[in-house]
Amino acid sequence: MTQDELKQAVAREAIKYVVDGEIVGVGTGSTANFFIDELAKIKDSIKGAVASSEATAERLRGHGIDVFELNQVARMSVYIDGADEITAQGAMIKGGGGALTREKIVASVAEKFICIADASKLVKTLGKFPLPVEVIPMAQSAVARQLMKLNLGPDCEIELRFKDGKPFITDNGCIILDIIGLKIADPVALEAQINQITGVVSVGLFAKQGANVCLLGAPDGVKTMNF
Ligand SMILES: O=C[C@H](O)[C@H](O)[C@H](O)COP(=O)(O)O
Repeated sequence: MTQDELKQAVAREAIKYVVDGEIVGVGTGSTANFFIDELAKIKDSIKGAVASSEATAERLRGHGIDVFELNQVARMSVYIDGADEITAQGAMIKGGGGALTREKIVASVAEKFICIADASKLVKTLGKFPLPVEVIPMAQSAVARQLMKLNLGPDCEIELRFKDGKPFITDNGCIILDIIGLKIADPVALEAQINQITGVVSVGLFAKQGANVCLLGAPDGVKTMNF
């Protein structure tokens, strides 16, 4: 099976976690897009969705699914989203598409985070994928200096994320510093350390609040991991 077929399989499986008549929290990225396309098939059975990015909101609306602002919603049963990396404990690196902050916010309101991923995302230790840190633009240099002081390891480098030759700007008007070369032994501790740096909006470590379930797409079928 191709990686897209694996993503499609987990997206279909995730539909089982959608609660009739409710508002669904929806993630961002290619796997989440497959989920949105599956959600569209049952759109008459849900009230609508809360999107974790402008791109996701646009795709939802394109399918005729009502999109609610998070401020209009007091609770959600599930938030369904992909990951760049996930461990056997449910800790994740997210933000490869730049949506980490709104993803973390929407996920924090949901009762369950259902991660949908192809098997290539399952790792023993987080860090092979660059760790995104969303930063207020005027704090870029100050935050980079503070990150270097964390002694993140000999192979670590910090890169400003670019897109189409210009600094990537998030939906929140911020920049992203990617930390490459990490081996994250304690994701919860590192998430807390980076969150405390003045100028940091959020970090793409979902460890203190990781996934509750991971639907992992593999050639021999979808595996369900409960955390
Ligand atoms: O910012 C993007 C999100 O964190 C995505 O969930 C993550 O990057 C995984 O994306 P994909 O499903 O395209 O691999």
